[in-house]
Amino acid sequence: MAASSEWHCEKRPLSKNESFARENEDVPETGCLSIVVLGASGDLAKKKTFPALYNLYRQGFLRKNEVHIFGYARTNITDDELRDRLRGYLPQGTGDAEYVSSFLQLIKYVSGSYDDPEGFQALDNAISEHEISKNSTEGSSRRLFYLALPPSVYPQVCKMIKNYSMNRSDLGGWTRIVVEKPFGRDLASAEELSSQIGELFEEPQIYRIDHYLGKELVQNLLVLRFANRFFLPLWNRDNIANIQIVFREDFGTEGRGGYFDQYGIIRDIIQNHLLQVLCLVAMEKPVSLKPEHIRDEKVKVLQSVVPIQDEEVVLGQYDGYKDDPTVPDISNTPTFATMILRIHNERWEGVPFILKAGKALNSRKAEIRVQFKSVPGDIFKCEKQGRNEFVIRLQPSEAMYMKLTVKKPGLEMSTVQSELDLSYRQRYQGLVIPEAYERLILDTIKGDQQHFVRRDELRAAWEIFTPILHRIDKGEYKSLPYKPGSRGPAEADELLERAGYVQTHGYIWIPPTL
Ligand SMILES: NC(=O)C1=CN([C@@H]2O[C@H](COP(=O)(O)OP(=O)(O)OC[C@H]3O[C@@H](n4cnc5c(N)ncnc54)[C@H](OP(=O)(O)O)[C@@H]3O)[C@@H](O)[C@H]2O)C=CC1
Ligand SMILES: O=C1O[C@H](COP(=O)(O)O)[C@@H](O)[C@H](O)[C@H]1O
Repeated sequence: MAASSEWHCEKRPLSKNESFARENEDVPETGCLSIVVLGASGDLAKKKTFPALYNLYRQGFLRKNEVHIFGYARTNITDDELRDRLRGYLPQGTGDAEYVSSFLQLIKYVSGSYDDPEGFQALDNAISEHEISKNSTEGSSRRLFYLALPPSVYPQVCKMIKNYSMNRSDLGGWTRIVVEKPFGRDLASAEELSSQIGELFEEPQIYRIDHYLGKELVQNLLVLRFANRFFLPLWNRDNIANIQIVFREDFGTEGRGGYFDQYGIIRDIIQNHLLQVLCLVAMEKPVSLKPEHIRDEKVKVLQSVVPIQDEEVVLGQYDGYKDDPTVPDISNTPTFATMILRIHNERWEGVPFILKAGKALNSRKAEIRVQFKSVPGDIFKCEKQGRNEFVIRLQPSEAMYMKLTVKKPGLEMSTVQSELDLSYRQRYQGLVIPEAYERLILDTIKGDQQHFVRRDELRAAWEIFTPILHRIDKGEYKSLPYKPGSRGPAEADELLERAGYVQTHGYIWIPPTL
């Protein structure tokens, strides 16, 4: 084979024909763009929102002559103090310094409370000033409000935006709001929140963000499934034995114990991130790539999930979780859960979808593991070696690999487990994979809701988990203790086995190094 550079991804912009973007994406909007980060003093804002905005700026998606960024929060700080706080979270690489400085100059800070008209009027004045300074005509002003805030203040903030800070143009500009998870604690609270916000904004203005939908390999799922003939005939109950969707973190709640204890791992990870991934793995082919067609199919999958069975749930809490002073001593909040979802439809009847999420485990990893059924008529007597698996590694080190049985190289006729491996870092050398938030914020600017959660989707998601969450809240389920740095409670592995997962012994996929 020729030099490995032949395999490198050629870096060049996509032409219009190569991009399968939807029709309206071809006409980029222009005009004044004001991005307002509410809760600008907070954790998410500094770690994710502003760095994502910086990356978009650095790549030319936010243009200096059009965009202005506003931070809003109660904390009394100046523009420069906010800029100084953010600087440390922005890239420090070669060539970044100049961009970082000019990016920070685009940021203005407005201080005010979340229920006070005065603050939002001041914000409106600041935005209008910017719009005038950019000579924006009335019809070309775009206002994006990113709520990096606790959900408890969403209704009042939305009311303030609606009353005092909206784009007042009826000639074409827009106002959009981005809301973070957790969107509610259960079905009733989520519905109430949806109604409150729904009275103020139309659904096309509301972007319920789930950052897992912005991850590269999550975005690849529909392409993989529906653009490859390989998978079409195999992706069903006839061939697939079980599917795992796994999230592991090798650290605990780390200073977020107060927040986490009110929610727990099911509300924090499973009800949103893992369930969104499940939708993309299990849904039928949409009529087209239009956001509503895709979201229609996701809703159908969610509505086909049957009630979760008691014996198909294992909860855990890591030892030491309650040492956090913000966590009550009697907390039973799960920091780990394995639960099986079953989809009652023609494609998936009988196939367990095993959702597993845990904090303070032995590794940091998120993956989808599709295990195929054993081959009937095992003439090679290789069944015990393991089953075919197709694994999609979402993070770290994005990859997908197909675990398969091959002849062991050599004179002997025996079999061995191996893999077909597409490791992104190796295959697409030098290509920087965008951060999930970067991609999703860009979508909000373009007005593309494909990767955002629609109201009926959210309702269907809460319908699945609310009964069990209420029972956990009442203490009817016990969280089993597990050691930090372990695989979680042993009972979770037993459940996996009962669900029909066959572990391959003696085989470990090792990500290739360059
Ligand atoms: N942090 C993360 O990694 C992630 C966070 N999220 C979600 O993003 C949102 C923001 O998260 P995060 O930044 O961590 O939250 P923070 O606790 O850091 O809160 C953000 C800001 O909101 C204000 N605030 C905090 N508590 C209250 C309150 N009770 N009433 C009014 N204002 C308050 C504070 O600003 P000030 O006092 O200056 O007004 C604070 O700086 C949440 O919905 C969270 O669930 C989602 C995914 C990951
Ligand atoms: O939403 C959340 O996600 C993070 C994990 O995000 P990742 O992109 O690093 O996988 C998690 O730590 C946090 O508890 C949760 O609120």
